[in-house]
Amino acid sequence: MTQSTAAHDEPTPLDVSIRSLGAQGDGVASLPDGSAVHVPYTLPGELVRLTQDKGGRWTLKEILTQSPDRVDPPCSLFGNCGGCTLQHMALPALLAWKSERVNAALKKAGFQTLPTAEQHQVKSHSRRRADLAIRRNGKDILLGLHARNSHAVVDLTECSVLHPTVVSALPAFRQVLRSLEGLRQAGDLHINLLESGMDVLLATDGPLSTGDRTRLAAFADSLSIPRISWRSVSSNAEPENVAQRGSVRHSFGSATVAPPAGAFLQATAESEAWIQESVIAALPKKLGKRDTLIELYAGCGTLSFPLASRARVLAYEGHAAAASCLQAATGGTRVTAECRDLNRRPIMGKTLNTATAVVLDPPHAGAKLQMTQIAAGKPKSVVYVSCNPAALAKDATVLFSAGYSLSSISVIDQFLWSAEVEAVCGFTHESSRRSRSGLSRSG
Ligand SMILES: C[S@@+](CC[C@H](N)C(=O)[O-])C[C@H]1O[C@@H](n2cnc3c(N)ncnc32)[C@H](O)[C@@H]1O
Repeated sequence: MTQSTAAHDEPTPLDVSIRSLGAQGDGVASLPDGSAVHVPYTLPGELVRLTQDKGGRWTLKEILTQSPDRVDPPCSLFGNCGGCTLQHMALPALLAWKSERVNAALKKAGFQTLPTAEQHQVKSHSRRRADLAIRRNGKDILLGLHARNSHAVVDLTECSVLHPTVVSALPAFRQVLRSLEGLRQAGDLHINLLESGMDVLLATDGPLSTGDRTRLAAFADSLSIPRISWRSVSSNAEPENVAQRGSVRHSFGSATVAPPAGAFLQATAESEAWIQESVIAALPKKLGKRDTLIELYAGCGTLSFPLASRARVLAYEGHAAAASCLQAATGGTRVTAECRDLNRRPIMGKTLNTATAVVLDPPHAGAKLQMTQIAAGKPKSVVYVSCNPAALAKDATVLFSAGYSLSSISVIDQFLWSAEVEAVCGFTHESSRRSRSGLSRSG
């Protein structure tokens, strides 16, 4: 680290080496006083020059020595749009960094010897789920993602992440949104690209007029959109259908489900398949008719129906509409589904103990209450699907303390060029396996 000289009235720049990437993907360096500084858009190993603004904040002025992992960002909106923070990093290096984050979380939990992780990375232009912000801007509509650390909306005139079907529809969306009386200043647009086509959930800051509903129905016809649903931005009520021109469907394993508006969907078709395969690969190899799998946080059945190819599945989901969707598709399958808020009423240890494996795919915050019950019940096998290394570290700590060993790791980079990472981790409890086989021998 060197302090360089500067012109007379310019702030004195500071040259620092980037030592790592932080959890948000920003470069991290040490300041002379030992404190850490986060420098967006830099990479480990780079020597960078910082200047201090009037508020005393260090910002990047110049990259003096570039990392060999630095590449030209593919999107012209990079740096403005808050969606991608790591387009300046080569994809193999990005995947290696994400794998290292998962490994670090598991080590923090106590597991020191880690199995080699399987690694997967989605392709660009493959994301089938979009959460976009809408703003009126004079006569124009801005439709896109928020700028970094800002409420300003960056108009998504191109995107290297989203599926082309979604990107190519955005100009038409802007046009219809411009015409809506119910859109005063701001709203949100959620698009799930399902097998039946784009499933659209619109939220606006005003009520839709009769004319709005007619315009949205005509828009759905013109783009062959099976369903457009609507809700107010300020309400938690279930969305209402404003245009339905066909059935909404999507298949998971051998089942076809009708997802509710705004349903959770894994980010890409490819990553969904890798998650399903990794979960199934992490199950005990031999499963028979008597084996039961308990699945927690099941959503609309992304994992439930593929899991049913191996054993009977008891699936629990807290969102009423998702649970109904799952229940409606269970006929003729080995899945039984129940709507249950697992934060208020976790599945208890003695029930979990009856399962050969517990599969859980909790939301971003993790599964604190459920983990306590898993540790109490000690099912032989636990398969944990994580979208947040910090929550994984906390939840896996409970498994480590309960005597589980770590048998498999799959890292899935399904949110390309962001700091997000998905992982499937298999855990096994040897002593519960021994006690069960002892029981069956004596019985
Ligand atoms: C990461 S998603 C996984 C869904 C599903 N496994 C999939 O792959 O599509 C997490 C799921 O947990 C559900 N969930 C969130 N909080 C919950 C709670 N307190 N009780 C039960 N389910 C909850 C959400 O509705 C969502 O379906």
